[in-house]
Amino acid sequence: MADPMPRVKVCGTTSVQDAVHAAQAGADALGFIFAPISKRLVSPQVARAAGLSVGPAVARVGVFLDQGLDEVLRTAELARVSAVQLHGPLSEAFVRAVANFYPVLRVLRPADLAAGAEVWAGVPAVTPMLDAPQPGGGVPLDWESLRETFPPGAWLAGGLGPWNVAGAIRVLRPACVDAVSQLEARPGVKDPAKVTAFIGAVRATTP
Ligand SMILES: O=C(O)c1ccccc1N[C@@H]1O[C@H](COP(=O)(O)O)[C@@H](O)[C@H]1O
Repeated sequence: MADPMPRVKVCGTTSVQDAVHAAQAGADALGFIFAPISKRLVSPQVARAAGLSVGPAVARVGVFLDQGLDEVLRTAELARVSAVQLHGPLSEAFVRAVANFYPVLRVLRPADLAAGAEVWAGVPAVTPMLDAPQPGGGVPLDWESLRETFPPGAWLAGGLGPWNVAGAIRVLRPACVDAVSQLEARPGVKDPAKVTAFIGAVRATTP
């Protein structure tokens, strides 16, 4: 059977306006970054307003980097996200604790796969996502080198944009593609034409 079309996550959303445009362009998920170091940091209140403005068909993902359990759960609740994305060197116990409350995207790097990290096969509440070593850095991965180790059903991020996403889909067949840097006019502000082009490029690609 043919692979289904990958879904699309537009990450780093910081306003109602950008959320509404991404949803109208066909995004399946929006990402809201709550890591204090991020240039796309958004408050839970703005994330909640943006997420509620797009209706129930669009997933709302809260993104965290090496933050404590209380902070993750409290922020996720305030922002009314529907899933949580976890970056950083976290224990399996921590990931499972968050997964008791929200579907989790557990971010792995190529080095984690090479080292035999847990890829959460058979754990429905946790989906692996592959990203570059520097999250939000806009640097693409070497997809060819990951053909053998990319987990089935995983999501893919790392330097994706309208110009290269078709290649990534054809090589790795991810369940969802996710982008930030290549879709911005400046950090934290989307370029609507790039968002539209990104989603269009995904829809035009046969896996
Ligand atoms: O973008 C950020 O600033 C960020 C900060 C902390 C954790 C994650 C962050 N972004 C994530 O990076 C990937 C893809 O980024 P890019 O397309 O390579 O720029 C995506 O999963 C974001 O959620």
